[in-house]
Amino acid sequence: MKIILASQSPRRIALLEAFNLQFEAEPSTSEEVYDETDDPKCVVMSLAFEKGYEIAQKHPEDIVLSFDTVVYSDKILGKPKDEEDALEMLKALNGKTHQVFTGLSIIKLNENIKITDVSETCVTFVQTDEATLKRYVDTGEPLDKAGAYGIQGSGAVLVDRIDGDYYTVMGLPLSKLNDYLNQLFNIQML
Ligand SMILES: Cc1cn([C@H]2C[C@H](O)[C@@H](COP(=O)(O)OP(=O)(O)OP(=O)(O)O)O2)c(=O)[nH]c1=O
Repeated sequence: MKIILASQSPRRIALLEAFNLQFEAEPSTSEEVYDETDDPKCVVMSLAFEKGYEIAQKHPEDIVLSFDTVVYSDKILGKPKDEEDALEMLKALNGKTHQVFTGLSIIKLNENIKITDVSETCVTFVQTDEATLKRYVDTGEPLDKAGAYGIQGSGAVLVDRIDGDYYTVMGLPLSKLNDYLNQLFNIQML
């Protein structure tokens, strides 16, 4: 029995590598289709499940972990399409509080284990000027991240405070994952 992380995200891989868990990463090819007005909790749970289920069908005896993250501020903000879109997202978040939702899925098909859950963290941005947001977009960091920022990178400068799990914002709720691995398989990350 192996643990498979159904992800191509270098951040998720690096986060899990810090723990006492042997795993392999195998990205899913499932398309992330949703409407920006959909319920964000449902979206991240179903996208996380779809990513994991695709990989689990190929590896029914293994534990497959998968995640999906969106930012929510009146509507769902996924990864920006381009730099202009990134700037629009950052302007919408500027000086306000938004929510970050990360869906988590744990599947082991041969035991009919199919768990999906969601973790939510509120993030409050400082108020800054458009020139600063543009310079941040020019770093390239926002382009592959939901909501067009990375709290773990230079995007940290935009964050005034958070309420909830930091790792949910980064895209992998570590303590929730540890709880499930513990309960379901008696696996401890520490
Ligand atoms: C808000 C925020 C998002 N993100 C990232 C986490 C996710 O990688 C990304 C949201 O995209 P996702 O679609 O959740 O994941 P992904 O496509 O990068 O990887 P996977 O193969 O697992 O599907 O945004 C940060 O790294 N930091 C942050 O502060």
